[in-house]
Amino acid sequence: MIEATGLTKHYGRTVAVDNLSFTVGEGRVTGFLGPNGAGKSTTMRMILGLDSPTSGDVRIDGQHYRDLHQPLRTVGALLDAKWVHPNRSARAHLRWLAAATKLPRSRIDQVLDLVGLGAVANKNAGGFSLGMSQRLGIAAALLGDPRVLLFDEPVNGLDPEGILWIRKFMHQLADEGRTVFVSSHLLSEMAQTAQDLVVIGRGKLIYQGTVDEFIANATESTVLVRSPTLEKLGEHLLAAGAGISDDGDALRVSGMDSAAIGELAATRQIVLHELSPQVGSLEQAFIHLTGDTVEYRTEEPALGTTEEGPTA
Ligand SMILES: Nc1ncnc2c1ncn2[C@@H]1O[C@H](COP(=O)(O)OP(=O)(O)OP(=O)(O)O)[C@@H](O)[C@H]1O
Repeated sequence: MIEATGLTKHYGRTVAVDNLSFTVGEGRVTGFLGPNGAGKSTTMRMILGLDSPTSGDVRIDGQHYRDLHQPLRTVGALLDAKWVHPNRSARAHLRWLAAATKLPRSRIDQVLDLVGLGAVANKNAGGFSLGMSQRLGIAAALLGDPRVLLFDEPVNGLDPEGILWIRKFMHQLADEGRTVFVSSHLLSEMAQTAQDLVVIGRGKLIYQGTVDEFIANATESTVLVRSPTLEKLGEHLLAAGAGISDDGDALRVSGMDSAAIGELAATRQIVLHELSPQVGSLEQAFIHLTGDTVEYRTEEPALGTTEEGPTA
């Protein structure tokens, strides 16, 4: 379990993380979502003791990272997949890491097999594709068989096969009862990978809860209906108190679920060609909730001005 309480980080005048409190539970994949610059990496670095908070606190299984006796046995992390000596083989990289962190060598072949790198264990990691490097990074994170795992943007730049593999692997880790915390700005990916979400914008917490609730709260659920007698159906729906809007050759209905619409159509003997609930996407939900917190727009100063004022 990861618990952040009032976590705050200032870099000079930049408030990277702003009074952030959240909990990441065991046995679930929790997505850490926010636009570029929202403060995800800074938060992850503070969890791992690589950066110290300006104020507030973050604990892993009740302890600060710095107080963990053998940190890699408690928490594993993939922050930068390319952090490997290019002339070292995958096995040699893990051997070096195991020796440096006093973890048993016997675990090396186990983790290489777990991530599917057994066959290329003696090849130089410098020649690895991004997908293979990610796998090696995950193998390193798993070396200490930790209960808590952190992944920073693990699917960035991966092909669909690599993305699918990471997604399944994370589910497997969570099913084993581990805490899996994974950051991403890829909203559609998180919708398929995570069960829970911690959503931040400009360093502040925007949402913590399930993916399903996030979408349901932030977007209006509608039902798309097609019928050869659309006008007649529309009149009955309005009379029954539903909201309708024209969607080309279909109607978008709000305020009534698909069961009620189907029943209404049946009692009026109206033929339906389509009746499909439209669940809002994470993208819609995110934009709706973070509309004014998005920081990734380029903000260029007006010509001839600086922060201090007009230039000479
Ligand atoms: N070492 C640093 N010194 C100064 N400012 C920093 C430093 N690290 C991060 N920041 C600033 O803190 C804010 C949050 O950055 P951070 O990298 O944590 O965001 P992020 O959500 O991980 O973004 P991305 O998805 O782009 O990696 C940004 O405004 C960034 O410029």
